Amino acid sequence: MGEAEQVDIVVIGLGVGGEEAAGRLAGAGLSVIGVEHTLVGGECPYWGCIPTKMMIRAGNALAEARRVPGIAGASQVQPDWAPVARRIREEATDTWDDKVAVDRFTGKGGRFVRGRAAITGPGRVRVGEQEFLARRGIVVATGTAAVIPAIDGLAGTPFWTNREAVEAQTLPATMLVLGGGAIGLELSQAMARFGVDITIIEGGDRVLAMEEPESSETVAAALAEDGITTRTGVRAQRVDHSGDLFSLTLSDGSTVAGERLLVATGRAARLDGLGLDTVGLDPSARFLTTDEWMRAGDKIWAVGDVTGNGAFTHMAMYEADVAVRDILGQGGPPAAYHARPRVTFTDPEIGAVGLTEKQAREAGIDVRVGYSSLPSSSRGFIHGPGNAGFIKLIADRSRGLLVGATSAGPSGGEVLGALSVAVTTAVPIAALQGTIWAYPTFHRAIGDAMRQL
Ligand SMILES: Cc1cc2nc3c(=O)[nH]c(=O)nc-3n(C[C@H](O)[C@H](O)[C@H](O)COP(=O)(O)OP(=O)(O)OC[C@H]3O[C@@H](n4cnc5c(N)ncnc54)[C@H](O)[C@@H]3O)c2cc1C
Ligand SMILES: NC(=O)c1ccc[n+]([C@@H]2O[C@H](COP(=O)([O-])OP(=O)(O)OC[C@H]3O[C@@H](n4cnc5c(N)ncnc54)[C@H](O)[C@@H]3O)[C@@H](O)[C@H]2O)c1
Repeated sequence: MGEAEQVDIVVIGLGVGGEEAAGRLAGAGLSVIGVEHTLVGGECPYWGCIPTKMMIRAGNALAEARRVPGIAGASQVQPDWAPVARRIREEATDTWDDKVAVDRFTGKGGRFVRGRAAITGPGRVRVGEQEFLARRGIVVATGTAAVIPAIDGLAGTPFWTNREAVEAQTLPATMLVLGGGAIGLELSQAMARFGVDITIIEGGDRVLAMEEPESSETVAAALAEDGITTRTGVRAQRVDHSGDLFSLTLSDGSTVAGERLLVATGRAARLDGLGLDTVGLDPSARFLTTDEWMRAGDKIWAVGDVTGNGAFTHMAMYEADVAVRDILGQGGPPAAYHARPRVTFTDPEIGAVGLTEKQAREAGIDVRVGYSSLPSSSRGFIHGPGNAGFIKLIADRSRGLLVGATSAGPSGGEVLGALSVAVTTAVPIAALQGTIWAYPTFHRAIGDAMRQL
């Protein structure tokens, strides 16, 4: 190996967070090496947010068409996965080709290196035979990968993760889904609407367990309406695969079978083989923890899923912005996590920001809860079929502020916008109560819940 080439910054992993950081730093005139071993853009555009939301858009169109009887006449729908698979190939992923994204980065002045990067010492990064010495430092943005649980018989079977599910050109007749979190629920509902007979196996006692119990109940009811069977409180103990069939033996002794098995049991930071020990960081840690400027160590920043602060594209972009401002010495606010927004794109959508009621109580906050049901609001009543949802507000009574909120319903993720601003910027509840909420909108239900605070 020759002498290390000196540059300003090396960014490891060009997913959402790394691409944003590398592009901005290159655009600011620094010499930036961006390293990516798979596709520039990462999980979100190729196997995550964008293609899965295309599936959901298609599934929701079918569901809306099926709601025509009773409110607008008769309807008949004939689901066909081919247009979905085609859109994913032609519009979302360029059939998993990142040329456009690579050009976007190099167009900003960055230098792209395809390969697997490892840190070899302070400021030093190796990619194959090349070694770089980053004067200003290293940004780690290596994201997360699907966790595959150690279930007897699972390894070696042709199970799916989100990647194979997104790449599917045809759908199975039956599918088993391990895990009732965001990935399991979104993919299950979209595919069920195309006629796939789905059984979700969730080890915990409710689906979408990180959100409010009311959110779990609302989603569980919606899944049941789509014909999905949800088994909670049971775990898979054994997987058998023969012919075209997966068979799972569950912890209660029962068995379930399906043509496909989707594993959606969570995600883990990609830290393996990264050489963290060469810079004094713990290679066995679950995530790369940082300070409020995204600094994980001396001249090392970490952004996105790998930090464990919330595996969402908007969090990766947010953290990339904080790190870039720190590296460029531009100042501005450091990272704050009191108002993390998230939306699970089931129908109804479950939007949430900040703390849940349980989290707020555990934090010792003087909690007051406001709740309103969407079907009993004017807009929910008008909407009719598909109007399930609610607004739940978590207030800190002593400070007179909202510390969390959930907005579930049609466009629940959009309604969340107002609540996100309120929690982020600490709008006094008195001011929120004086707000005029347009009639008859879904977001007017916020006003109804607000009156209980
Ligand atoms: C099915 C699914 C649906 C999702 N839907 C949403 C959604 O609707 N909204 C939302 O906000 N979020 C969603 N997410 C989450 C979102 O995709 C992630 O939060 C986001 O991609 C994180 O960006 P990142 O840059 O941290 O990581 P990633 O996108 O994972 O990118 C990390 C990159 O680093 C590369 N890499 C890793 N190690 C190395 C190495 N040693 N050398 C070189 N390259 C390396 C990887 O190949 C990868 O491209 C979804 C995720 C999944 C799986
Ligand atoms: N709309 C969005 O923004 C969106 C969509 C998809 C994914 N994501 C991101 O990706 C992350 C990962 O999603 P995910 O759904 O894989 O993980 P998750 O952590 O949200 O849910 C995993 C679920 O699997 C269950 N589980 C774990 N092991 C199990 C086992 N052996 N048997 C049965 N159940 C088991 C857990 O109890 C949990 O409920 C999300 O937390 C989110 O940050 C976001």
